[in-house]
Amino acid sequence: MSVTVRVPAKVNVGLAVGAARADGFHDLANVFLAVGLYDEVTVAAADGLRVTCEGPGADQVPLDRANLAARAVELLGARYGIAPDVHIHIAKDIPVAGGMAGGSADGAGALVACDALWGTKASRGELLDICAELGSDVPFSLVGGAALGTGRGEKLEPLEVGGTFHWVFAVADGGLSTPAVYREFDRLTPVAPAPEASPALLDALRQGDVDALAGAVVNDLQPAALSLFPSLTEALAVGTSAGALAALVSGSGPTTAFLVRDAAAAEGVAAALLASGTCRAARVADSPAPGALVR
Ligand SMILES: C[C@@](CO)(OP(=O)(O)O)[C@H](O)COP(=O)(O)OP(=O)(O)OC[C@H]1O[C@@H](n2ccc(N)nc2=O)[C@H](O)[C@@H]1O
Ligand SMILES: Nc1ncnc2c1ncn2[C@@H]1O[C@H](COP(=O)(O)OP(=O)(O)O)[C@@H](O)[C@H]1O
Repeated sequence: MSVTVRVPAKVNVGLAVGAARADGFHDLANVFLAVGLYDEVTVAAADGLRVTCEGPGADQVPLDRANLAARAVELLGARYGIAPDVHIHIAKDIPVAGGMAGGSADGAGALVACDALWGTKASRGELLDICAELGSDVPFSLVGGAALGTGRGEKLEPLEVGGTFHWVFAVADGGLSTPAVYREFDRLTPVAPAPEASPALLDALRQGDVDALAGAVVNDLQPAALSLFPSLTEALAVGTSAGALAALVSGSGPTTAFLVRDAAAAEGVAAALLASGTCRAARVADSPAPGALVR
């Protein structure tokens, strides 16, 4: 018997970053939006814990206990006294190390998949606790939709979204390390005010108003990502010239995200980005998308 779970990527439509805390993390007001690019995580009983991965960037995904999916299975097993003898297979479609929370998606997916495989029936609260232990973004991968993440991003409050938003994602050649981008943020921002989600942004999401959302998106990590990966500036300019309503770095990058009016506009922006040679791939996706779901 095997269980497969599909889990979405995310874009941060509002990422307000405060000063570094004593534990090294930063307090955030992180407005997450799940987008329809998915990894699929399949688990099946095996002789020991094993991870395999296929798809774009699979060669950069760790197959040992550093993989967030393997760690998720170990944490659930430890809680219920079950040996984590499971083969985890990840079919990757979320860009690796791209600021779209692919590793977090696989952690949340493996957790939901093993809960179903083992019949542990963990409560939503228990699953969210394990997710928070795995990483700041993992709880959001579980719930999907849209949410405001506070604390280090793990404390979630669901947000209402009044329509469908269309996106293009330009996948850069290479990755960025999340800790390195936060370090660069600290260097560039000697005094960071307490982070707050903008009321205009939350209202734009609630109304499903793409023009208002385009005017309200904000990513405090963008200057740091551009400082470490300057060529992203060109991709942002190409997408804007091709008609994107807003262009921003996705989370810690280096994927860039382009908000567009509709599916036809998405095709035009994607074609312009590809033709410009400023990205390795251009992906079109809608939001919001559901969280981790057994297929
Ligand atoms: C920046 C964001 C935006 O959603 O995601 P990505 O764009 O990388 O996907 C997140 O804050 C990334 O969350 P996640 O990737 O889960 O981070 P974690 O594993 O918890 O932490 C990795 C490292 O990032 C830094 N970190 C993370 C979260 C946070 N609130 N403050 C931090 O300073 C710390 O250096 C930490 O050691
Ligand atoms: N299942 C996984 N998929 C991708 N990367 C993973 C996974 N588990 C651990 N990692 C590690 O996490 C790093 C960040 O990857 P990822 O989550 O894709 O990007 P980001 O944090 O930028 O959203 C990778 O470079 C890799 O070393």
